[in-house]
Amino acid sequence: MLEVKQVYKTYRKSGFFSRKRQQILSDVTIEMRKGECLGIVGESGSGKSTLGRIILGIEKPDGGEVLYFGKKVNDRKVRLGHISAVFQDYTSSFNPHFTVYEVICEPIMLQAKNRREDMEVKVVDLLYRVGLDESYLKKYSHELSGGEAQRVCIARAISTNPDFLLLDEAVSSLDVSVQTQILKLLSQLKNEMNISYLFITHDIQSVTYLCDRVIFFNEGRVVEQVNIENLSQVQNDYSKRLLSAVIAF
Ligand SMILES: Nc1ncnc2c1ncn2[C@@H]1O[C@H](COP(=O)(O)OP(=O)(O)OP(=O)(O)O)[C@@H](O)[C@H]1O
Repeated sequence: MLEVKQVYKTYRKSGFFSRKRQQILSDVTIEMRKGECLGIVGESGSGKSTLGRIILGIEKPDGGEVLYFGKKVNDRKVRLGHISAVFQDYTSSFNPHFTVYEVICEPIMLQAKNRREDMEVKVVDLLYRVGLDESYLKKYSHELSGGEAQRVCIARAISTNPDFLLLDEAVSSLDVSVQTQILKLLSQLKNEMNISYLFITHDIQSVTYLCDRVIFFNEGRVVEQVNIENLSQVQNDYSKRLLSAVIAF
């Protein structure tokens, strides 16, 4: 379904006159099957979000390509309605002047022009799917808790019935108990809607909860990949260090 092929990315080093470039991603190759939940775990600064933005077609790689069902993700038509994302920073993920209703129906409007009454039914259905109800329709982002705001972001992300959802640190800034609720919700939606997840995080615990397979990512490179049931068999020292929070080697 998703193929990341030999992707390279550099950014210009900080400093206004700097011509030097910092290598962020090197030779990243990843394949993902339909229906799979793939975790990408790595330390802060390892390039996970950069890879996420390239997979979403928001940024271009310097080399290599990303294909979705064989077509380049740079083409908006390939992404529209099929690929969605939820990011860590739910407060800036939606316009503070928009109500929850407007936030959720924006992607649907881009895809098809539904009638307003059809739209309201659809948005209420989406709210129920993520554990909220119609009392949220007219609320603004500042009237929501972190967990509620992230539920609204998830409702928006699934509103176009995507086949693929990229979750970039989607639970990381929530309290532990709210994290568990959102992980449960994601797991439930994945089964109900048969969505494939690419779950980017630094938190190995949430990966073990949600993912079928994990890729360990260090300094912009894939260092190891393993099925979730074989986590205790990782070979790489970096992977072992990240796993030490959940497994004693
Ligand atoms: N637009 C940009 N311009 C220049 N440098 C950037 C840009 N975006 C990211 N970087 C740099 O690229 C490196 C990787 O950042 P990235 O956000 O991809 O890592 P990450 O693994 O997702 O980290 P975190 O979990 O902390 O978000 C960092 O050194 C960062 O400063």
